[in-house]
Amino acid sequence: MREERPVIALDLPSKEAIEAFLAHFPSEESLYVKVGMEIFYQEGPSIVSWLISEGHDVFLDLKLHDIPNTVYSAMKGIAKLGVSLTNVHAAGGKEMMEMAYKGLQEGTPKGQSVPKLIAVTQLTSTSDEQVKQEQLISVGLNESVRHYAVLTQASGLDGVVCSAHEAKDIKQHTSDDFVCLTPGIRLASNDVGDQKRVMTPSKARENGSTFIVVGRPITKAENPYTAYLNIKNEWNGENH
Ligand SMILES: O=C(O)c1cc(=O)[nH]c(=O)n1[C@@H]1O[C@H](COP(=O)(O)O)[C@@H](O)[C@H]1O
Repeated sequence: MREERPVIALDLPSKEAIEAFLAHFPSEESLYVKVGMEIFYQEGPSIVSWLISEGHDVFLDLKLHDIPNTVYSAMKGIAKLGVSLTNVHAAGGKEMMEMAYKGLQEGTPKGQSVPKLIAVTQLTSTSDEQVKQEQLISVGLNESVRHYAVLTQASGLDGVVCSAHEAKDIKQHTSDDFVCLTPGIRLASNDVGDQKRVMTPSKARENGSTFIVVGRPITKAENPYTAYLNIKNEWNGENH
């Protein structure tokens, strides 16, 4: 099912910076936020419990990619944090993804729901040229993304991280309820930055994205709440 709230990437350097950022939002507004490497490696797991206690849903984006046993043990720990969604790299392979899922299931405390688990296919900062020249994947980006998506589904995970450009094709090769979480979202007026495969919220919706992830267009905006609402409205087809 499509998540109506854009997931806000809290790529900020400290808890204080996040507090200052969230002060722009009405206090009763429950957000879907992403805790990524930048803030997690500064503040540790307490940042996750604090955001949850403030009434927000958390996507913990640590993109695990290691040997199956290490990822299994790490996921057992992540399962205790109460996050709604977390991820691994599909390039870690089927056995690693299966062990990640097993770790999450075994680690989730009784009575709590198991977080959704998704796998990164090809990062949205990667181009077709890089896939061919740097990763030596001669079939190119689209086929590589599709292959990783099918492998992810075969490993029992809930979905993938991809760009909105690939979401429609992925759903055709997996299933309608397979999660496609798509970062690299920009309004037509926004800077692209280091992203290569970008799309607007309305096009992402048309293409079948389940979640959109947005960082700098909101965190660096003069008025973050207005920026958030503009993106949210476009994503929900409310101003088109
Ligand atoms: O897993 C992710 O969230 C992710 C995967 C991907 O392929 N591309 C990608 O940009 N992301 C994350 O999505 C966010 C995008 O941020 P902005 O480019 O500032 O909107 C960052 O926090 C990235 O770490």
